[in-house]
Amino acid sequence: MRNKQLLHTMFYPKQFSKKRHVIHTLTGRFSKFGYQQVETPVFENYDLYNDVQGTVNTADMLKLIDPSGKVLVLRPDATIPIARHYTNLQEEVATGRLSYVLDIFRSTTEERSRTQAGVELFGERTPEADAELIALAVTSLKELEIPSFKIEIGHAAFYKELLREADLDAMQQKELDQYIQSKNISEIVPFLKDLGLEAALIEKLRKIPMLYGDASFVIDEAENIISSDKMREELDYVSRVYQLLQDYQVDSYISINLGLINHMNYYSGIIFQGFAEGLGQPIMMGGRYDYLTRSFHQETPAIGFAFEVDLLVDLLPGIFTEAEIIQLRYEASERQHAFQLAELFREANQTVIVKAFDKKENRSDSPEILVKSEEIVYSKQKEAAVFKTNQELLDWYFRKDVK
Ligand SMILES: N[C@@H](Cc1c[nH]c[nH+]1)C(=O)O
Repeated sequence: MRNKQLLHTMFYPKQFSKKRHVIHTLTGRFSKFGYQQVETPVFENYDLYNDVQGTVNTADMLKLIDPSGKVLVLRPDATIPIARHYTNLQEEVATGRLSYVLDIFRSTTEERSRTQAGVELFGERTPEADAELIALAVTSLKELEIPSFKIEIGHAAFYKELLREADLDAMQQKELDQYIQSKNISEIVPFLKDLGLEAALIEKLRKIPMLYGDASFVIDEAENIISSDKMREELDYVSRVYQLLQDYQVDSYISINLGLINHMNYYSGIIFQGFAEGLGQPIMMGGRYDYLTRSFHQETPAIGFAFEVDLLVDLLPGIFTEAEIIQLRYEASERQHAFQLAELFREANQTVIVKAFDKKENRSDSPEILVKSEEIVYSKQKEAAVFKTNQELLDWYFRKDVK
């Protein structure tokens, strides 16, 4: 319910200053891990998304037509255009690490646009790369002081591998995904029985939603349903990533969820999502997508994630204390003097609003400076001080450490 108001609340300066803080903290952290920020166009050719396998549902994209009749879409995803640009510009990005803060447009969300802050790492297919990203996500949320959060790690191919044995059509698979995602165990068995699947396979699929929780428990339990070398490899991979996360000392934030499903089907390996207490939808989602760049005639392994910035803003505790605003007023003859004094304060990183003097009393909590021809008067609530020169006032103001 509160998410409905997001777009409107961002209109309030106090709320927006939280958003700026979230973006500043995230971009700072991304850059400390070596990720370089980029931007992609808001308008993309519809074909880019239509041709790429495993993307946002085309029905969910916001489309428009340019004067030449070409169909464009408002950027419905950041990973796809960044992957495409990366394939052309690799030499420019020796580290393979890119980050972004971009608005994403999809008709599935109430407000139609939301801000994502994310990273993409190209060119590495190792558990170390996966753990680096997950550790980056955890430390970002810690730095933001998001009160209570968890990262769930799954594998896009583990359950899909079992599904291959079931040979379901797209509709059936979608229905099963929903049961698994909502952990609706009571529906799964009758549904699979109706489809005529073998009892042993039903038994394995039924267990998928329960493969959730503490890493050692889930990995032990998952051993029982492994039915191919591929599943074994995938489970070992998850376990290896988890061990690395222990060395990053972020494992207390991690749960394993082998029933985790992401509807963005470009994922090919580890997938993960972040959840905050009391919020049903993920605040972060990501995963490994080693084959997406095939659509751009290359094969570069890659992994990335994106935070939902507006949700994070909503989760931040308290209201931010804004920088104090100095109200600087002047008598008519002192206009030039006042503009000059305001600039001196601004050069010292203070916020100043300048206005001609009027007789109204200063009722706000913010300080007021009145520039008169013979003196400069500083006042704040009950406090007042008088100065002869700009320098005297500045020396006093900064020594006083008004902040
Ligand atoms: N683009 C994905 C998140 C992601 C970034 N990188 C990899 N995955 C999303 O919007 O859900």
